[in-house]
Amino acid sequence: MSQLSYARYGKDNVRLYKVERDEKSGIQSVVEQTVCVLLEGDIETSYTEADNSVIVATDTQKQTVYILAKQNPINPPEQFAATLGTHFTTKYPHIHAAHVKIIQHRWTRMEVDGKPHPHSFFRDGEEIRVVESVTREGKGIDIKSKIEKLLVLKSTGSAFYGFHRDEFTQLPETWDRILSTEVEAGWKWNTFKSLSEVKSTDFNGAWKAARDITLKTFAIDNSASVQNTMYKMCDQILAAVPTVEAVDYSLPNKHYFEIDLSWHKGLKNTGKDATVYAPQSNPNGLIQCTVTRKGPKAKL
Ligand SMILES: O=c1[nH]c(=O)c2[nH]c(=O)[nH]c2[nH]1
Repeated sequence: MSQLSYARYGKDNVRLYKVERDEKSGIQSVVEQTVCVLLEGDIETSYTEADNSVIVATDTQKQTVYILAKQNPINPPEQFAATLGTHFTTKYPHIHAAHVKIIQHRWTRMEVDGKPHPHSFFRDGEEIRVVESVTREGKGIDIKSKIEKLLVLKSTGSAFYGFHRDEFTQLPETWDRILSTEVEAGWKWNTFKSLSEVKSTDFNGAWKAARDITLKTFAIDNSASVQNTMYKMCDQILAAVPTVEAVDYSLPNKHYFEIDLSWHKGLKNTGKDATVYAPQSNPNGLIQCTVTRKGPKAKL
């Protein structure tokens, strides 16, 4: 009558904190993550026949996250995700794939009297670093690294004109507008054959390069559109990190509307005179793209 078509299960929202103490210098470093593990394999009978013998309990999965965090580096998060995925797919013969997602939260070292403080940190914004990995038995490790929730704004240096016009079009062209977005950027790595290949990859360097490219391009590009600016970001990340096969961005266009105040004593607040704007919560534009290396033409 019915059949199980797909199943995976695991523990989500495993919160993790690890400190490294350098006894000599007294400098401590901290990492905080939220981990999700989901396992796939020969687990069908647990759903269809109440056979719990095939279930590696989600509590066991959580304990494993803590134990492997104690025994291995958790930074870079890509490496820890692959360490976890490799563990689950090798330890349990009936588990054939492990999906591990890690959100790394920001703890930025404080500066006190102009000097980096040895053990105090602050949350400098809601930006997060995200890793989505799938380890498949005998098939290697797929990893996507991401920047999310990075809020940026430029008060000039952005235009939008020359777009298609018809009887549905009301938007005026503009040669100078505010541009603001919350960056979601991802870069998908070539499939890794093994954990040791993962361990020899500079994920932190790639993350820094992608973040620097995103911020610098946003700032200095004389933007013709969100579409064009984000393509320039993708192109540079592909050039900077040779073992990345695809880069994608998802950028909301967070609109700031001019307010006509001429009704009040002829106040000038439009065009070149605009200084007070109304930030909009919704609706917002949403512009997305994926860019890969040149090859057979991608289907759009
Ligand atoms: O950069 C932009 N891209 C669009 O597709 C678009 N559409 C719109 O109304 N404003 C903008 N801005």
